[in-house]
Amino acid sequence: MDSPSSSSVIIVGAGVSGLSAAKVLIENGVEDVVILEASDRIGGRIRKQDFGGVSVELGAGWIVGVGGRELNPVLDLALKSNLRTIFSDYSNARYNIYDRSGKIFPRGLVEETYKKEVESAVQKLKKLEAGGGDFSNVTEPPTTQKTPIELAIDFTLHDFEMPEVEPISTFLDYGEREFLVADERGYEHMLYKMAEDVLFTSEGKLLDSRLKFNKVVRELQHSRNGVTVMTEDGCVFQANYMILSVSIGVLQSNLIAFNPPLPRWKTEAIQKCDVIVYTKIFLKFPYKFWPCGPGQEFFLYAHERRGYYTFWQHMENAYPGSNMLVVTLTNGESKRVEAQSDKETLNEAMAALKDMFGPDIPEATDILVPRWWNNRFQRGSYSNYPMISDNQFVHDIKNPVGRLFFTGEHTSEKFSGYVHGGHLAGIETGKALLEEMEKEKERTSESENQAFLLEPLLALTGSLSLTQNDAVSSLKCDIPKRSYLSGKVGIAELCYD
Ligand SMILES: Cc1cc2nc3c(=O)[nH]c(=O)nc-3n(C[C@H](O)[C@H](O)[C@H](O)COP(=O)(O)OP(=O)(O)OC[C@H]3O[C@@H](n4cnc5c(N)ncnc54)[C@H](O)[C@@H]3O)c2cc1C
Repeated sequence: MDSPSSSSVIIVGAGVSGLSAAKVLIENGVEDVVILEASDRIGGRIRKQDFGGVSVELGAGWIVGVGGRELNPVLDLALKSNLRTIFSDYSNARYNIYDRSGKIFPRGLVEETYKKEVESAVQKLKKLEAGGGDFSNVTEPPTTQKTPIELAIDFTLHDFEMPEVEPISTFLDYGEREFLVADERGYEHMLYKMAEDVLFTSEGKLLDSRLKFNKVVRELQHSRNGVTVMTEDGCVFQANYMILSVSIGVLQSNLIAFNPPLPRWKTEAIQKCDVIVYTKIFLKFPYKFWPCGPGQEFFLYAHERRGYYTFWQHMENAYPGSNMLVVTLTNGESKRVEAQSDKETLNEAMAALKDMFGPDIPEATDILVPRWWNNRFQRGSYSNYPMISDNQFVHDIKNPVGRLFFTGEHTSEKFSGYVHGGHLAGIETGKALLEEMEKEKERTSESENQAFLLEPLLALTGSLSLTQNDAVSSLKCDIPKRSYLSGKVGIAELCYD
């Protein structure tokens, strides 16, 4: 059995939002924080893996929103941690659309189709707004009636680009450019550097005992007095407050049982939020056979099935000589390839490449297929707010339930879906909790003062064999039975092996 630790706040999840919340708390004097992370690493959906001789980003790859009127806080962190990034421009992708016989579509046709698709998206949004978000009045040609080039552009506009709902707050606030992270230490290096400010590190490793890995939270009891958490390995943690930073996909799954169950307003908001699955498949080749000139980093494959190996990127700009391609799949296609063997996926991807570049291209020597949907600690890649989200939905998704505070990219009103959304949400939640703790402190000291004033009365009632609580409740004063804040009663941790 571990010795009990004394803490005020449990943070579930050590992704960007959980770590950002921890930083705010610790920097403001709440040092007795415990971070429970289900996996054996920090970063969550910011995750690198060594593959084909370089470091590839399975999750977030871009710093989105650069060059605008405000500095993107994630770019700020990246600069401070010396992260290597390169400017990446996928707006050219539409001029490199291949048909199934390897021909590139002419510019004129591309421009015309692009304009049509953008107009149709705008019309759809307007109709939705007019109908209060009701999809039933919005008629659109089914994707089966679209041509392969229309499908490729439609995919790029809707699936590849934006998790945010219009208007794109990221672009308005931080700018329209995007930087690709191309650093052997991974995007996650930025998080290590950020965590280092408040957590103990040694030789580049986070060794702080407040950060606990392989702690899968399975049950969560909460009341007006505090929270108790049970983890899969039989540990029990208690605290005054909790910040839950798990993804929207995890909240929609049954990984964590809430006792008592979450109120209806909260569960309805959670279920209303869409989860996007976004998969980057990496392919390693013995040599490159694709064009690598200016404006050719991205190319599209126009197939009659929407989203079928549509969006491709070569890695020569990020890692020259890596001989690597990345193809992005989403939603239904992502789930489909997650369910099949990597060999089958490799065959499909090779067939698409042979359509574009001919039968003589070399076979890929390796493939990497991340499985975000089947990862029970993620259940998807990022949130996608309903097309028309009212203020109520936005508040419900992030508002606390008693002592349970919610954070994560999905709680960011303006930047949901992004790393900067997660980072800013963590900061906001940390600050909201600090405020609540301050209020509770005031309430507690007021109650203590009242109790002090009542002492002479208690002495009297003592002779009548009444308890303090009886005496107080008979006077209709609300004195908490147990104060978690005063005297750092905090977390107790018990593990049963
Ligand atoms: C493939 C992909 C591509 C992306 N591309 C970009 C991009 O280019 N640019 C961009 O800005 N954003 C991108 N994103 C989104 C970005 O990665 C996320 O918005 C952000 O990292 C989310 O951070 P978070 O802290 O909210 O959640 P997470 O990173 O998911 O952190 C939550 C943590 O909770 C842990 N956890 C889950 N369940 C439990 C449990 N029961 N007990 C204990 N711990 C638990 C998880 O292991 C995880 O570490 C991408 C995401 C994916 C998956």
